[in-house]
Amino acid sequence: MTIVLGANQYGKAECRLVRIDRETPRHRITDVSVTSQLRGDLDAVHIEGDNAHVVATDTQKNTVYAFARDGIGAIENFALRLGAHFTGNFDWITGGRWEIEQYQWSRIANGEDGYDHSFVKASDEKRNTIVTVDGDDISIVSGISDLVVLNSTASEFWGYPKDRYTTLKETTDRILATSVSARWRYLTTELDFDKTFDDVRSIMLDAFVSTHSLALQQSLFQMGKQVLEAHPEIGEIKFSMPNIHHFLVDLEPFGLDNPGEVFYVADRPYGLIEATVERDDAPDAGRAWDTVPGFC
Ligand SMILES: O=c1[nH]c(=O)c2[nH]c(=O)[nH]c2[nH]1
Repeated sequence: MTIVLGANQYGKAECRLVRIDRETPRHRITDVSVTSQLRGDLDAVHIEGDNAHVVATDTQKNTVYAFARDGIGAIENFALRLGAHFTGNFDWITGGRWEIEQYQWSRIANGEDGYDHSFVKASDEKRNTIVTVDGDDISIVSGISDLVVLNSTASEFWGYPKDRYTTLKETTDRILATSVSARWRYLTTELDFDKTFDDVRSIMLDAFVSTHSLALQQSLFQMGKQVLEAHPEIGEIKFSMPNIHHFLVDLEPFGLDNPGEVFYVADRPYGLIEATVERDDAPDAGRAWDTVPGFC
């Protein structure tokens, strides 16, 4: 029996970086966390401690900051630039993984347009991407997380099997709330990623609003279906959506009715609904999803 080295990658995780575009007095802010990881002929360092092929994680971090000097643009394009740089400049680096999470800022309100150089953290919502390079193969999986939405009606849940452990009452009017995490795989590297992201987000929101929901699963599927129908450049989309339960408070002990007005929000446990919505003729995903945690 011989012990051999298996899959490996290494790099600098979570290089937090804020860039201000200040060509005009109306500044723009880009706030990201970038993780760079390289793959290739790296046996010698693992087996013998020979660092000849090790592009230091410190160098990777510096490259991220230096590249930001030329602008960031869409996070997908920034990740693609980093990938091309490392695989193009070091023969033995044959691939890697570049993950970027972007935090949202909006302008502090001032009339219609907001202030030029003053910002407020918009929400916990994040945009993200993972670009994976393997030789000539490039995959881009982008997404959104912590998009918290709520319908205060137009949601029902009934018709489920009952057994001796079932206590849940059927309902034809409940609150439906969730925190959407979604990731989708692009079938091309040539795209206006900012515009596409905005559109995917808005389609998901529209579908959540317009689906009279008999189950969170049904809302999820509609969100994915409508994204894929509008965007042929997306192969599949995966969702992870907790059901943020809102339970009606029993006000009877106080001699009060509660016609769907006062709720307590349960922290945990929570239902967790996950699914992939895909087109049946999408090109094979290969290893695109291998290092995307938290989705089925
Ligand atoms: O939308 C829902 N889907 C379920 O699978 C489920 N299960 C449950 O108890 N409540 C709900 N709600």
